[in-house]
Amino acid sequence: MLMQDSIDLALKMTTGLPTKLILKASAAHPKPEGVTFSYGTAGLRTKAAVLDSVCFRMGLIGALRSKRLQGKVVGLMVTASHNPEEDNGIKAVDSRGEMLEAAWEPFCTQLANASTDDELISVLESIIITFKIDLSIPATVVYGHDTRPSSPHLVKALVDGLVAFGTQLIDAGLKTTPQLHYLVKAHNTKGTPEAYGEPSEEGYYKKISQAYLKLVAGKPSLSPLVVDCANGVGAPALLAITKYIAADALPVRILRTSTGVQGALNNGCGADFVKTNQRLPIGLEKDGIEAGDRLCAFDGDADRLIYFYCNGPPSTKSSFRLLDGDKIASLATDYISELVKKADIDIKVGCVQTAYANGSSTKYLKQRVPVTCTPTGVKYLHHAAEAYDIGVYFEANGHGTVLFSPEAVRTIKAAQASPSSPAAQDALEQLEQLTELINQTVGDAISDMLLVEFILRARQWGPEEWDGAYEDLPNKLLKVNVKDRSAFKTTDAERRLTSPAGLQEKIDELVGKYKGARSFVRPSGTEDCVRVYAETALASDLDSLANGVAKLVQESSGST
Ligand SMILES: CC(=O)N[C@H]1[C@@H](OP(=O)(O)O)O[C@H](CO)[C@@H](O)[C@@H]1O
Ligand SMILES: [Mg+2]
Repeated sequence: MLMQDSIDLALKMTTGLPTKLILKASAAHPKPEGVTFSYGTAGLRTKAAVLDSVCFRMGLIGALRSKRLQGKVVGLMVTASHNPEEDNGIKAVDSRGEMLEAAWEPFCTQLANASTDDELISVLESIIITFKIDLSIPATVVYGHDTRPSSPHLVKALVDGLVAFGTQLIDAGLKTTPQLHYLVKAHNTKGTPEAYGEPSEEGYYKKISQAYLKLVAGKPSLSPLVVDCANGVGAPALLAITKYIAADALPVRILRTSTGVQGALNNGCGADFVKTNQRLPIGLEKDGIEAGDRLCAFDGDADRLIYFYCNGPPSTKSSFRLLDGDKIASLATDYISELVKKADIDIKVGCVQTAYANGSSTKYLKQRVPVTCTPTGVKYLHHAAEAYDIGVYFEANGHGTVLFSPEAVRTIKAAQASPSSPAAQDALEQLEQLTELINQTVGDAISDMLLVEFILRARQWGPEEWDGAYEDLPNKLLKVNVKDRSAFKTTDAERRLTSPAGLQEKIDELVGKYKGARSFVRPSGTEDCVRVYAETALASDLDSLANGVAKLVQESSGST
């Protein structure tokens, strides 16, 4: 295109930009000085006190993204998940209910950091031109928030951003992150053959509870499950779904439900606390927990799930046993791949993990299905899982789901017309219900919990039998504070460093000294640190390897 032509086109595209309205609204949401924001693995996340301008600007992004997608509904969720209560954050949900397209992330970062009116407008213009956005298309955005005290204020800021573009608003109110993803997909598929469910919170409960009830029908009940809701939004959501599922179908004791209590959120409880500290939530042993009880925990926005139990007195630290995302992936993959065999259909099941997956889980899974390793961050796992007919993906921290390709769904439905045997018919019915039970937009603590409960019930397994699938290798995750984490660059799904020069060779040399060991280093996408992961065959080697690698990182970078 000639230079003049492209200038003319750019002018034409941006003439509809409501500059005055945007700047007037923006004046009420000034960017704090001296803060740099970054749209990372989980959107923009930091101290709530500095997020007002970010939320306003993400409102502008939401409107533009909806216009770019021909007016389809997109989502904005205000949450900081498992972070401390004083933090908050915002993430965007694309029209199929998945994470925001990665190409938009750098623009979110630029817009959040624009420090003058001119810069703000110029970033908006570059978004409009880059993505060829027709501003005359009306936008619709659905937005929700978690239980943080700062959330309602931040929602007001994002609404101001949406209104500046004349966006049609759908206020979803208090929601779990996966409920918001569900709503986006349900709105966009309403009235189509792919209708995902009614676009309402009730629609969400109905869809998954009906599938669960069909799946567990006729299968003997298990002992009650104890759920730690992290004092977050998972508590009201779980309470709500128990109204749709009778107690004999889901015997459950719901704990850590103090959503309104200041300082309670994620404090000494929740999935992240349990996974990182490899221990019971604080004080849980006083809640009448007994050895062998089946326990699980959600994170603050209920998109992660971790199971655990004690194989001895709960007061003894050594009795704690973790059933993390890897164990959930293994349970689900094993069960689903067996179902596919019984159903006698040509469907390829695969599993996706990250480098943080315990080596024993990868070995267990590889004996059953193909396994892919991706970089950290759900968006990578999600996309890789789409390559399989049925793709199970979980991060070790408990974030994950199962994806059924449209082709797999068609094959399952078609085979139901003429199943090869009664056993095949039963397996096909189960597979069909699983496509309804599982929230395929994103990891969902409630839906994943019902999946686990169903499989355990079908197998009549307690936590010990599930845990018996394989023994985790001893492992450790350390944080190292460095001057500049961007100096750490990785390759091979983050399993090897390419920079700082020479560091990987030193790590290799050290790892080689320990039996059956593995270690890798990568910069965090959500915190200002470098993470060191170490795994060894012998528990006695673990600290020495993890600390040794951390020391190498410090020496190579000049720690803070
Ligand atoms: C080791 C680890 O647990 N990393 C987490 C963490 O990412 P980092 O990039 O490691 O900070 O937060 C992400 C978002 O919640 C989550 O997807 C990921 O698994
Ligand atoms: Mg979360």
